[in-house]
This record gives sequence, C-alpha cells and structure tokens, in this order.
Amino acid sequence: MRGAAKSSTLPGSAAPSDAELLAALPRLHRAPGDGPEAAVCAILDQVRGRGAAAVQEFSERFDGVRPARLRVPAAALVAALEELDPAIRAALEASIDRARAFAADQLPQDVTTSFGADASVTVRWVPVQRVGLYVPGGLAVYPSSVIMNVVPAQAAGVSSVALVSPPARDGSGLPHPTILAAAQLLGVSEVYAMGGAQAIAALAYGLEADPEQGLPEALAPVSLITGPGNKFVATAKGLLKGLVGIDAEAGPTEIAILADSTANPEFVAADLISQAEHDPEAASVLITDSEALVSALQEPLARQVAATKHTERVVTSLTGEQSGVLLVADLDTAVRAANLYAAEHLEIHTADPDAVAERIVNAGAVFVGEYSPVSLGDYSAGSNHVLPTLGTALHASGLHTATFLKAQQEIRYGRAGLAQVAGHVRTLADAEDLPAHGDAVDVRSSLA
Ligand SMILES: NC(=O)c1ccc[n+]([C@@H]2O[C@H](COP(=O)([O-])OP(=O)(O)OC[C@H]3O[C@@H](n4cnc5c(N)ncnc54)[C@H](O)[C@@H]3O)[C@@H](O)[C@H]2O)c1
Ligand SMILES: N[C@H](CO)Cc1c[nH]c[nH+]1
Ligand SMILES: [Zn+2]
Repeated sequence: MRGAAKSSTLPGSAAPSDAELLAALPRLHRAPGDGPEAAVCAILDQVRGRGAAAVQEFSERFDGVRPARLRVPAAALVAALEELDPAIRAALEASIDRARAFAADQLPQDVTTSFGADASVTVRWVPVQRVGLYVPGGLAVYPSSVIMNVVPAQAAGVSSVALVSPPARDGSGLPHPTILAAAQLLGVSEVYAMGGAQAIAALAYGLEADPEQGLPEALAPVSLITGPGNKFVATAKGLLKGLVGIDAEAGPTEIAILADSTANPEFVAADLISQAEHDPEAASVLITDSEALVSALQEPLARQVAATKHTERVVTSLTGEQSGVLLVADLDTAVRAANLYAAEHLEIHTADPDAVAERIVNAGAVFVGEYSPVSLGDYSAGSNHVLPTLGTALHASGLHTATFLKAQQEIRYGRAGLAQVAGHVRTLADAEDLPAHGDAVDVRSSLA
C-alpha cells in the first residue's frame, strides 16, 4: 500500500511460522499504560463520585457542549422524526426490516433434557432486563448504530433500554437529529445526550437525579452495555466489565481483505479507504499472494485517496502502523494469516471465495465475494455492524440476539428422580469433603 508504514513480504517456499506471520501483520500494539486507561479511569471515578455534574464537565471538555438537558425530551425525539428527510427514513426502514428478520431468525429455543419421568433439566433463554446502548457521534454520525444496537435487543425481549450518544456541536445540546429520529422510529424513548467514557460510566453506575445539571429523574444503572465507539469508549467498557456485562471490544474499525490475482484493484482500494475514513486509528490491511495485485493497487488507491472527502483521516489511518500489506507465497498462507489476524471485517476477493470462507474461523464478520463490501454490512445487508476488534474475534462475537439473552437453567426433580442419583451425590460430596451437601440429599430420603 503506497505510503503504508508497514508492508511485509513473506514469499518463498518455506512456510512461515504462526509467530512470523503475526509479527508481519500490521496492528497497533499498545503496552499496558500506553493507552488511555489512566485518563479513562479518572473519568470513571469522577462520574461515580459526582454524577451528572461530572458528566456535564466532561461533555464540555471533550465535546465542546454542556447540554441544558442530559435526558433528551420526548418532544425532541418526535420532532426529529417528523423533520427527517424522507429518503433517509426510507433507507433506515429498509435496514430495520432486514435487521429485524435476521435477529428474529436467531432466537434460540428453550431446551429440556429428561432423565426419566421425574427428572429433567431445562435451559430457558431469558432477556437481560435493562441494557445501555452506546451510539457513537464524534467524527461521524451513526444512526445505523442505533439500529444495530436496538434491533437485536428488542428481538431478545429486553424491556428497558437507555440509549446514549454525544451531544452534537450544533448548539442544540442534543445528539444529531438523525440519531434521535432513528431512536424514535424504533420506539426508544430513554435517550441521553452524553458520550465517551463518561456516558459508559453513567450507564454502569447510574446517575442520581440532578435538575440543576439537566437531569430531573435518576438514570437507573444497566446490567449490560453494548455498542461501538472510539478508544475511550472501548477502554471504559473494558474497565467496567464485571460490574456490568459488555458485548465485546468494538473499538476503532478494522478491515482485512484476503485477495488473490483475480481481485479487482478498484474494489480493493475503495473498500480499504471506506473503513479508513472512520478514525485515524482505523486499520486497513491487505493480505495477498499476488505481487501483481499489490502493484496494480497503487494507482487506484492514490487516486481514490486524493478524491475522497476525509482524505486527511484516511491517510493517517492508511499510513499508521495498524495498516499495511502482507504479501505471502500462496493462498494457504494467506488464509492462515487471516485467521491469526482475526479481523473485525474480513473481505474475500478470490477465484473461489466460498471455498476460502469455509476455512475462516476467526473474524467478526466475513464478506464473501467482491459484491459483498463491508459498507453493505455497515448499513443494509441485514447483518450487524457492531463487531469485535483488535483480534478479539479470536474469542468474541459481533452483536446478535443472544447477546441480550441469558441461558438460565432450571432443575426439576421429584422424589423418585432424586432417589436415582442420591447415592452419587453423597459419594461426590464426601469426596470433596463437603458432607453437608450430601446431608441435604439424605435428609429427603430419610424423611420420605
Ligand atoms: N467496531 C465496531 O463495531 C464499530 C462500529 C461503528 C463505529 N466504530 C468505531 O467507533 C468510533 C467512533 O468514534 P468517534 O470518535 O466518531 O465517536 P465516539 O462517540 O466513539 O467518541 C466520541 C467521544 O469520545 C470522547 N473523547 C474524545 N476525545 C477524548 C479525550 N481526549 N479524552 C477522553 N475522551 C475523549 C468524547 O467524550 C466524545 O463524546 C470509531 O473509532 C469507529 O471506527 C466501531
Ligand atoms: N464499519 C463500522 C463498523 O466497524 C460501522 C459503520 C457505521 N456506519 C458506517 N460504518
Ligand atoms: Zn463503516
């Protein structure tokens, strides 16, 4: 990639080891303490101690706005939808329809396993009761993230939703009107004008009512926080994990493209740039076995970068240490590298993309074939765009309906069913030197 800080070549007949591939892949590696942890910890402490007043101070400092009302009034939500451009409304509704269909199809079924007439166990999927949804709003406006958060939560049956988004710099003290309109379209009425780590803290700790700070009613703490955001948001979620549940680390956007000599360089360039425009820390990575593609990419990439609106952000992202090209000897090595990188988004532009997709086991979402660009998934494919970043796709999933569900187990035994296993319980309880456990079963047979 022209100007990219890191362009690695690992051709040759000897297969590189996993460690060599990982070292050659571009990624922003921060040592503990190099990131924003200290700054974010201070924000979390202030919000826990001083509530809404601290939130307002951080909004003023980082967003340049001190909202008159932290809780967005119902009238502002109604007005935003009434004034929404009809074309944007139609596009949002089309995205909502597809996202709803996909989210509904994912609902897991309760399952009961019987061990005879008088003994069974059940897994019952129960929605988290109250969730906090983060919708970013710093460098860009993300009404699409309202849909991606709210739709699976509603499909799961979540009954209480608090949505937060930074106040826009338009003097209104409110999040961007398209975000408010999307919330109203989806029937979400509890919306707050706050962003960054301070908003994540407010959701996790809750806020006491403070009319002087524009909060006439308390914000009740949530049990789960989902949604994407920049490094401050992702770090706050990581630090509060445990006190609340979080979906995954959904930080600055990443795209990896796995391509061979059949790839169209114009498409590859456009897709790398599309995700680089999110954030100077966004990552765009090409993994290929084709030197010809790397050469052919240079001209369209330079041309498209020069022509795009957010050139400065895109150049910073493409030339950062998190972006670059990895040239390898063959497609097998490219697949191995993609699985080691575990991208948030992985596009496959090869002669047989389905065959390659079958071999991908680590990615937030896989975009199969050159007519499935990431920006389709960002808005209108039906899939979810809140996806794990920074290699967390090795173990984490993107937002989906089950993110908002708990697998609650039920144990239903009667006297006869218990009698069948009572001896085993006694034996195992004694083996663990926990005899009262065994006694709790024996008391039932002795009193029967
Ligand atoms: N992984 C995903 O699923 C996914 C999806 C969509 C967007 N994204 C990412 O979300 C991010 C959106 O970022 P954004 O900045 O536009 O919006 P954002 O809402 O995430 O961040 C804006 C907030 O950051 C805080 N902030 C800014 N500078 C700060 C500082 N110096 N110290 C402390 N806090 C500070 C402010 O409070 C501000 O409200 C991008 O990185 C984008 O790539 C990720
Ligand atoms: N690509 C982002 C996910 O990382 C999502 C998004 C929203 N709007 C545009 N793109
Ligand atoms: Zn995007």
